[in-house]
Amino acid sequence: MLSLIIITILKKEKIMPWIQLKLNATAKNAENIGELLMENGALSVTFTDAQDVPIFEPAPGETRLWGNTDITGLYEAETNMLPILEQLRNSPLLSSDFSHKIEALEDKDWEREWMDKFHPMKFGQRLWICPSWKPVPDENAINVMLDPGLAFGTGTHPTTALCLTWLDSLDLQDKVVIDFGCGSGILAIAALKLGAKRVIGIDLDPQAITASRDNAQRNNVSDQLELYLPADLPEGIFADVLVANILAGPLRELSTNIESLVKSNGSLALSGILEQQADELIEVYGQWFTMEKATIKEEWARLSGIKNIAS
Ligand SMILES: C[S@@+](CC[C@H](N)C(=O)[O-])C[C@H]1O[C@@H](n2cnc3c(N)ncnc32)[C@H](O)[C@@H]1O
Repeated sequence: MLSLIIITILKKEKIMPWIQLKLNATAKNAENIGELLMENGALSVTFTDAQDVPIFEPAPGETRLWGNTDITGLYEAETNMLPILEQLRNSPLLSSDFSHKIEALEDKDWEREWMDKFHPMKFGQRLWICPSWKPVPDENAINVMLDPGLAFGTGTHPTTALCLTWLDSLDLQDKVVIDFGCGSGILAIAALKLGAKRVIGIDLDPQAITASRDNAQRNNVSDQLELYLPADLPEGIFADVLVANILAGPLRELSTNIESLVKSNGSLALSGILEQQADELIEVYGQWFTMEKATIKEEWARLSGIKNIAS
């Protein structure tokens, strides 16, 4: 009898346990709005390409972060959404009549929902990215076992895929590699598994540092992976290979910093760049690197180049 009562209570509590708040964003404000949602109690925030279901159109000349971006904050059903909407309305990040949708979701473990959709994927000739909770398709391949946790980087985004394919195409044996904006650590760990002797992962998000550390352990490469917040990066680190999958804006701002971390004749790959932003970044990095033509996947570009030998 008692257990029946408990079951009833549990069932009652389980009705509509999640609320989803969905907004549209621009390249300028997306990350800051995501942070605002987290500060206001969101259990998770995801950015998705919303090309098929735009909530509002970009202003002329405005770029979207991931094409046309939806930002989705996930809340427990008991959360009072009114103060959160009020906060957003008062925020300079959004106009006061911003578009949004609030939906009640069915009862599922939404935070881990993507896990079912994440399958082993092959990049280039040798490299597989495998969810750490699923069996590997080929024991003899180079397998990176990954759980991205709350950080970006599963290999499903075209920019990550472009960087993984580039890393697979290089001879990384005994090389020093920097992964600028390491997220889940996917590129850093792939570089180690492809033969690099030392990799330095840098990210301004502490959750990315945690996810990268956990994934390095999963892959038995913790000893070779050093992880730093940008402010803590020691001086005197120079890379044979640097990969940075951030966004065009930070890549432009960080260009002198990134350039100074690459050895003469070292290799560079940049992604997180929309196709139409590629020429501008080729010009910026062309000051120090011999840049190749952009490689495009969907609407995203990867740029690569070799650092000129200082005269
Ligand atoms: C698009 S994700 C890439 C993650 C992973 N490297 C991949 O390729 O999938 C970009 C990462 O760069 C980090 N990031 C953005 N701006 C940064 C900056 N100025 N310095 C360091 N990390 C930055 C973000 O926190 C995020 O983890």
